[in-house]
Amino acid sequence: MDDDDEAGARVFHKLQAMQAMLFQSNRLVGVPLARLLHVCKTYEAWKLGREIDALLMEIIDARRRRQGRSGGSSNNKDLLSLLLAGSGSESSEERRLTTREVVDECKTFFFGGHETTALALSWTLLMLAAHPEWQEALREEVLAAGAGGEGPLDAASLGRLTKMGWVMSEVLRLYPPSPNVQRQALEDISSSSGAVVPRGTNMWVDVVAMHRDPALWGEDAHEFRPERFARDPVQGGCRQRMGFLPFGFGGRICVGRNLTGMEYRVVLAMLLRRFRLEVAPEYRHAPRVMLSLRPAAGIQLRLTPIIH
Ligand code: HEM
Repeated sequence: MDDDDEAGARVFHKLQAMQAMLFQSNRLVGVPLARLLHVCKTYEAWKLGREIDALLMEIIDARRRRQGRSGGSSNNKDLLSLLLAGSGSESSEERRLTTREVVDECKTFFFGGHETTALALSWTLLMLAAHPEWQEALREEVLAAGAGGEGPLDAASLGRLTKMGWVMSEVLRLYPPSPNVQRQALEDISSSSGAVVPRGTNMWVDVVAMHRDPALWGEDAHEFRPERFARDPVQGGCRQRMGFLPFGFGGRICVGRNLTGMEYRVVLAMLLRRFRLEVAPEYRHAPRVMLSLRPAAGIQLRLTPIIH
């Protein structure tokens, strides 16, 4: 683990604490005087926010120093290096990211990119343990795609994991890690039914309810049936064009969705070629919305190594 990784681990830890705190107060977003009702929580969140900023500044400064020492010719091609390449002199004519903006971008990526993929994989392991026929189908696909050996997985073998893509979409339908999408009305909006949403209104799209609505998906809406995405890979057969929104929509749609598809395939292929999964008897199903959609009682599985 290098210094960046250690500081990164501390950022994750603090962001998790921040998430728990935000969860407690998020129902009051937009409620007048709610801030005054939660003075202590607001102060704690502010303090935590400052600590997270300081840790990120540490990572950014260390990287800048390293890049300075190597005369800017660093081999590091990660996201932070790319962001830093687009930042720096704030007086330059070209629009560049300020340090403050780099810190904010880092927070968005830490927050948006970590737990979501981890949750998608966790819920998938549960679904595959509970549906051995799909577990076996994916294992066969992994082996047939040439992703079954011990060597690294390449883009070509990942591209052949079609059924795994259906399973991912079906898991994101039933257990969307981001259970709601928010928007704010920038102006009064009149709907075709005559209802008016006043300017400034905060709107929450309940993605979980929508993804499980029998009127949109049919009577089997609550069942795990990845084959619906075999017939319709984009919408899974949903009757409403905007009914499947695991990554949000429009101009703010998730920028990490392709990366997630790759991470998901790599991790799942590696696990499936090494282990058989079963649900442990002590497992208790307790999905709970805590900003993200999490298994409140954890996911207990039994893993049996596969001897090749
Ligand atoms: C299963 C995995 C993921 C899910 C379910 C997910 C879901 C979402 C959702 C619902 C949004 C809000 C979209 C909207 O408001 O319309 C979002 C935004 C975002 N996501 Fe993801 N995400 C995932 C993975 C990732 C990854 C891996 C990254 C980056 C490494 C990432 C980075 C972002 C960023 C930066 C935004 C903000 C985009 C913007 O406001 O323009 N996400 N994501």
